Amino acid sequence: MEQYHQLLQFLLDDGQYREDRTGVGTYSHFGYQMRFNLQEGFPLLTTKKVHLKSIIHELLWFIAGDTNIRYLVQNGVNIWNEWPFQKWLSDNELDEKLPKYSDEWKKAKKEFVEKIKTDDQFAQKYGELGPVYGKQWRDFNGTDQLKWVTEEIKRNPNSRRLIVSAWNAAEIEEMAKAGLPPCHTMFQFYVRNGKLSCQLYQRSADTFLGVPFNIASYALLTQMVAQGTGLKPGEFVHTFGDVHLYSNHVEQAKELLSRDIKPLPTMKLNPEVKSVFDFKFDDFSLENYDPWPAIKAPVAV
Ligand SMILES: Nc1nc(=O)c2c([nH]1)NC[C@@H]1CN(c3ccc(C(=O)N[C@@H](CCC(=O)O)C(=O)O)cc3)CN21
Ligand SMILES: O=c1ccn([C@H]2C[C@H](O)[C@@H](COP(=O)(O)O)O2)c(=O)[nH]1
Repeated sequence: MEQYHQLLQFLLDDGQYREDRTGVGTYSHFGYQMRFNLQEGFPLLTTKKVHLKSIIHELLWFIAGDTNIRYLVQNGVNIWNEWPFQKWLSDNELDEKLPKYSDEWKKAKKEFVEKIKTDDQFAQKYGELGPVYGKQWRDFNGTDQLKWVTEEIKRNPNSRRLIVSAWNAAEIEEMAKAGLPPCHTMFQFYVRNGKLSCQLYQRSADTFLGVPFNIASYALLTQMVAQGTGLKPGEFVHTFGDVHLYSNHVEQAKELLSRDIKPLPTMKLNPEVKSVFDFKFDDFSLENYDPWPAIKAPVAV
């Protein structure tokens, strides 16, 4: 994961200070690329513990075409809660009474999440993120892109058109209402010598919190699609638009960089599964992951 350390160091050294939508402020750069050879191990950061369970559940949730946070919170995944919660606050005119990140805000968020978990109707009404990733991957104006691409990889492996796009321009405004317009905007597959590579274009990247998740998630997706198409995983290429370090993550980034990198773990998939659509949580097992402890950092909403 030297590549990730180089990116963090680069943003600390050369990132330009820039105001942003969240009001937190970032050190940012436009245009950057990293490559990971998936034959060398599973690219999960070792210099802080990354919550792989969240990554697996989130990916299964995208693949299922789900866009409601209920499945996630029921499985202990809390990374998407802030956005529907914030929308619920503003729908109920509570957003001024409960300032973001205050103790009362945190308490109300906990209660909100509990209600999503236990109250079906409430979850249907307030747990919905809008037409985000899952919707676009499986039903982009009626097209099941993920199904198409997995079939096309087998039919026509030399194709240069093996693309899935989450950026549905006509629905961006609707996505912005409760969730966020997609950050991992589109990805492309490439087949050579029996190996499947994947490149992601990420328009906006929270380097400390989001990027370790995004790398692992697309590495895993590549492994799953490879298994489903009878190929071996090749490379994951991660291309960025606005790649940034939030100003309140600088100390955490320095702490992470002071740690020695350890050998990469291995991700084993249940070999019985023959389609990307059939994986269950128990089909994944991570071996030899021995990370440094987690480092807490606030998520900018
Ligand atoms: N500002 C921001 N950064 C992001 O990375 C991000 C968003 N917003 N909005 C949408 C999704 C949600 N994602 C998130 C959100 C939170 C964490 C996070 O808090 N991670 C912690 C703990 C995770 C856990 O234990 O479940 C971490 O230490 O990695 C990570 C990714 C990625 N995306
Ligand atoms: O998978 C994800 C999702 C989101 N992010 C980060 C990138 C930005 O910091 C925010 C989104 O804010 P915008 O103003 O819409 O760009 O979330 C990420 O890194 N990875």
